[in-house]
Amino acid sequence: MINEGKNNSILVSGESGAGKTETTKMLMRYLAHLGGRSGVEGRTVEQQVLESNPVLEAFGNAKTVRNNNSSRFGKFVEIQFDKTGRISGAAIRTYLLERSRVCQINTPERNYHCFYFLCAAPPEDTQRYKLADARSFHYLNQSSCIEVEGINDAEEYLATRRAMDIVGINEEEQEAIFRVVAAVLHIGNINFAKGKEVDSSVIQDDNSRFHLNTASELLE
Ligand SMILES: Nc1ncnc2c1ncn2[C@@H]1O[C@H](COP(=O)(O)OP(=O)(O)OP(=O)(O)O)[C@@H](O)[C@H]1O
Repeated sequence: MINEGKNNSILVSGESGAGKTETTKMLMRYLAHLGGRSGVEGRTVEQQVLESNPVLEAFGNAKTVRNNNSSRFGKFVEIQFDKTGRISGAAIRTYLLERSRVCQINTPERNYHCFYFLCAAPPEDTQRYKLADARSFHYLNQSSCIEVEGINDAEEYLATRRAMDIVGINEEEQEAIFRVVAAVLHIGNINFAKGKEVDSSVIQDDNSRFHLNTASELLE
């Protein structure tokens, strides 16, 4: 690339479970190593490039029949180098997240990792978002698969928070993001019953009202 002075592209394709995500991470690690500044501490561009992976995986990956960590979106990663070959910047564009997974899943698949991570967060966080065990949420308990071998949801929650820090998502923004994640879980537990008037509906019970109120508080 330096010799020819031209941009280079690498296309990683293959069926689900082929190894695209892992290969892409290796490629990014290699390029970050080549273009990184040795001995530099703190939030360097190359660290941010690498730490973007856990963030994207938390919100865009899920367990499927074929792959315990299946990316449910496409991505275009651009790494910019200066004339000397050092990384000067990066940008990631994502495509077509499988949105239907949020509302509907089947055994043995899971919803997006972030929901389980948040339910396994330290008590001060779960209390703040009024969350309980993942099994109590409709969007998660439609599938009997709650835990995945090799994924520790509690540890991954902390790792995701750390990665978000490094990538540059500040505490306030993280809070806003996880409030939305929690609100989605509460919305999934709101049930409706037939109302008195024609074609009308009412909140089914106190439990549904609790989830409705909590979701609206979280989204305020
Ligand atoms: N180079 C590798 N060495 C060891 N195991 C690997 C390697 N590449 C992939 N795997 C294994 O295969 C699994 C699936 O890989 P990966 O998530 O990269 O697939 P993918 O092609 O991105 O799938 P999807 O399209 O579902 O996201 C990994 O979780 C890992 O267990």
